[in-house]
Amino acid sequence: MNVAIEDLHVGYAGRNVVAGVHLMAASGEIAGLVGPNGSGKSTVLRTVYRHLRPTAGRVLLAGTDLRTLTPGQTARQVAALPQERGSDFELTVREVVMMGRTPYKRAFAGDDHEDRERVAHALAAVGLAGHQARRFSALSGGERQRALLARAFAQDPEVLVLDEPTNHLDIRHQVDLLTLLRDRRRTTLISLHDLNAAAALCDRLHVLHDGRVVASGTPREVLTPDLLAEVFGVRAAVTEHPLTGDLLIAYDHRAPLPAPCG
Ligand SMILES: Nc1ncnc2c1ncn2[C@@H]1O[C@H](COP(=O)(O)OP(=O)(O)OP(=O)(O)O)[C@@H](O)[C@H]1O
Repeated sequence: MNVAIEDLHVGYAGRNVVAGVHLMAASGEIAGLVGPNGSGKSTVLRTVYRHLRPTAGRVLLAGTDLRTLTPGQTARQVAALPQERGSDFELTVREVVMMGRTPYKRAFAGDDHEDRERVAHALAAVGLAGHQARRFSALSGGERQRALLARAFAQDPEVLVLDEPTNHLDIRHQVDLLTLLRDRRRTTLISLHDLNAAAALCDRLHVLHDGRVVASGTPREVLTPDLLAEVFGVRAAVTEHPLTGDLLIAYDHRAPLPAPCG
């Protein structure tokens, strides 16, 4: 299922912070949103999982305007790992992950065999099988993150929307997560701050700057030293990873460039 974002305008309290964004994730494609803090990545993603309503423009799922779908229809097609991640669930890990099955249940229906199977698989996939009876609120930041990711997998969506999913994860769990997303490939919109991870994972990248897409293409097309300087304000060499052949950005951590130009 493809996702098309057309001329999207969206904002908060009457102020648009995203203006005229066009981007597309083809069916099965992993599309990355990258850009500096405040560039509008989360805001764009929030319109795809319907946390925010566009002020103009539209989001299409396989050609259907999201606004014509019921919340239940949307939830069977789109699962999100949002940035606003609850920490106050007085539920067990298993109960949180089971919430991912809600869109498939009739009102007041219990968990069936398929629900239990999918939840068990999702917990195992994120390495939390042994933690399912723990209270969600007692988990560490990274464990919570993985539980919420399991909830998104349990939802068995056509489209995954992940807002900085590697936040809080140690490097091994970051690598595990990227591997999982590659292995369980489905149409994915993902925001990432780690541009090397984005280059290793994403088929295409969309660079946001001040609420607009300023570059789109493969990681190699997009992540050039000039773009890194202009958009992110850093000096960097772009080279090749000696083990994987992926694009590798080596930042100059000693000297920032003058403030990036708008
Ligand atoms: N709930 C909100 N209310 C008001 N303004 C907001 C809200 N959320 C974000 N903004 C503003 O909208 C703009 C875009 O923010 P957004 O969170 O989409 O950027 P981002 O690229 O995801 O940033 P980051 O990399 O820091 O997560 C920023 O100026 C931000 O201050």
